[in-house]
Amino acid sequence: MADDNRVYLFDSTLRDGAQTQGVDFSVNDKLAIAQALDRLGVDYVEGGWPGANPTDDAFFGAPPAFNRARFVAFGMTRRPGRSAANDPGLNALLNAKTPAVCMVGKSWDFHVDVALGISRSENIDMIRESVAHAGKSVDEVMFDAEHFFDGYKANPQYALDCALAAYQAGARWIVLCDTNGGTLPHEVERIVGEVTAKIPGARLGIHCHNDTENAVANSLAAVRAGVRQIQGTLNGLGERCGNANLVSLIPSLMLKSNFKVGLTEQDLKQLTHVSRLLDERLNRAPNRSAAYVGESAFAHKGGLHVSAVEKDPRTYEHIEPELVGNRRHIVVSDQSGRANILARFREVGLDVEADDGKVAALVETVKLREYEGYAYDGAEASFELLARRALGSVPGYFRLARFRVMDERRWNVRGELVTESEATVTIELKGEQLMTVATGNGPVNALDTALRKALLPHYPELGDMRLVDFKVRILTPQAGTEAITRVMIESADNAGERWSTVGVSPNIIDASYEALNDAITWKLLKSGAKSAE
Ligand SMILES: CC(=O)SCCNC(=O)CCNC(=O)[C@H](O)C(C)(C)COP(=O)(O)OP(=O)(O)OC[C@H]1O[C@@H](n2cnc3c(N)ncnc32)[C@H](O)[C@@H]1OP(=O)(O)O
Ligand SMILES: CC(=O)C(=O)O
Repeated sequence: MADDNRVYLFDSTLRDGAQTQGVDFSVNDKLAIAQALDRLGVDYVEGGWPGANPTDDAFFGAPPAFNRARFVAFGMTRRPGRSAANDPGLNALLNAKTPAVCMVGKSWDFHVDVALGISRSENIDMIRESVAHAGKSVDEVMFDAEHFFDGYKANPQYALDCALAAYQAGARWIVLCDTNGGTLPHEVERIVGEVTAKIPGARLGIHCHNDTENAVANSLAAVRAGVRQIQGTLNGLGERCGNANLVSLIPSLMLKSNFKVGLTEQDLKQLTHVSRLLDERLNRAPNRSAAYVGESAFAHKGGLHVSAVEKDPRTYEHIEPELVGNRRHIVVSDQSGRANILARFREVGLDVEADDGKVAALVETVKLREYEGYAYDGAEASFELLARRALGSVPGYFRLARFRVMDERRWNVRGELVTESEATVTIELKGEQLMTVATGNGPVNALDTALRKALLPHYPELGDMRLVDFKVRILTPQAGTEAITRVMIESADNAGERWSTVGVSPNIIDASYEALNDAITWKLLKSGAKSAE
């Protein structure tokens, strides 16, 4: 017997997610994301729109092999004035030969009048005939009732007639879409409740957009009112403000409701990884404050918080971070007390007694340096080095004797503007002075290149390290061009490690050097490099 509490998860990252401004998936991206979704345990993976573009054609031409999910192709109902059998768009959809298709059709009379410019009865014929035609060759046909909530508010009977036409033509799921994303949770709950009563027997789904930041809340409200399929995307990608974020919905359903989904507890532990895999594919920095999976989702900063979390994490955590594959962070800043410092020591494997005088001294140092402009909150690697140096446990890998950076802005003989930087770095290693010179597209790039050129022969561990983010903040804007600057650098390596460092100086190049130096030192420390000194 079917389980009334089972909610089916339909991922639209590769279709609605591809409609996000700035997102452009390659076929390989689609393949990697689809496979990750299958491993995660979602029920349906919508791959895109066959016939819409060469990427989707290629993807559907060599579809991914799934172990758990059903592969879905998306398309729209036949065009007006054609038969379903002779509609090229519908043929492209069905020729993808996926086990399931999801077909969008209008359900708001205003859209039928304005966007399609056809009679309302013709729209209903288009829905009925397209669904029935698809049902002849496809195992599972779903109908996305576009603008259902706006349509229902304007003309409930017409919106219902559209949904009913799809249901009677054999659609396995009728998905109610909040296409413009303007509906609020109490409206969704009321309308879904009414539709459930008016089309008894229909299996209803929900597809919400996030234009009022309510897509997740709306999806949960719809489930409470009777829907059993949720369409959403990883990290909330999607047209305009995005779709309902499955990464938030999945743990909310699994850990905080009586509804069941297709994932096991073990699958749920992949959630943070899958969310970050998508960001990696899109070359985006992960959203630190993302619910459940963000770096800050279990980061504790305030001294009062940390002191309580150290006693029992439930004091300031709504779930255990490990349930979703995330982890706890204890942040050190000027909001810290001794508990923060001690917790960070433990996290990085430093064994220090609570009453060790170095702990109180380090709290003071951190507060003073934060006052000067350092921000250890976002630069955990620099904090770790500061702490280890206070305990005298960082090897001296090299010593900078001096550097000089020159910038040039000129017009070449062809009249083109050329900007170039050149850095000369002298370091001391094994009692010798080594000088290297490098050019770069900017002063920091030139400095970074020259420094690595000098160090790489002695420390091959630096070979896979790269700078992935560089942020400059003016701390004393009233000082104009004499202002103090703070530079934050994020680095990464091929093992997937990311670490952040900070430098502060009235000279932006000097601040950058300080952050670079910490980044390199941290990498050497973590790689277990032997000091060449
Ligand atoms: C709510 C949603 O997010 S639905 C998904 C939206 N996603 C996309 O649009 C991405 C992929 N789309 C595309 O690549 C293209 O729009 C295509 C290939 C589908 C169609 O391209 P074109 O044939 O050039 O049409 P175009 O995009 O300009 O306009 C859409 C046409 O479909 C019609 N149409 C819109 N919805 C429907 C529908 N449910 N059923 C039938 N026809 C529809 C429109 O009236 C318009 O017709 P017109 O050209 O006669 O005015
Ligand atoms: C189908 C769809 O993407 C929408 O209505 O928003």
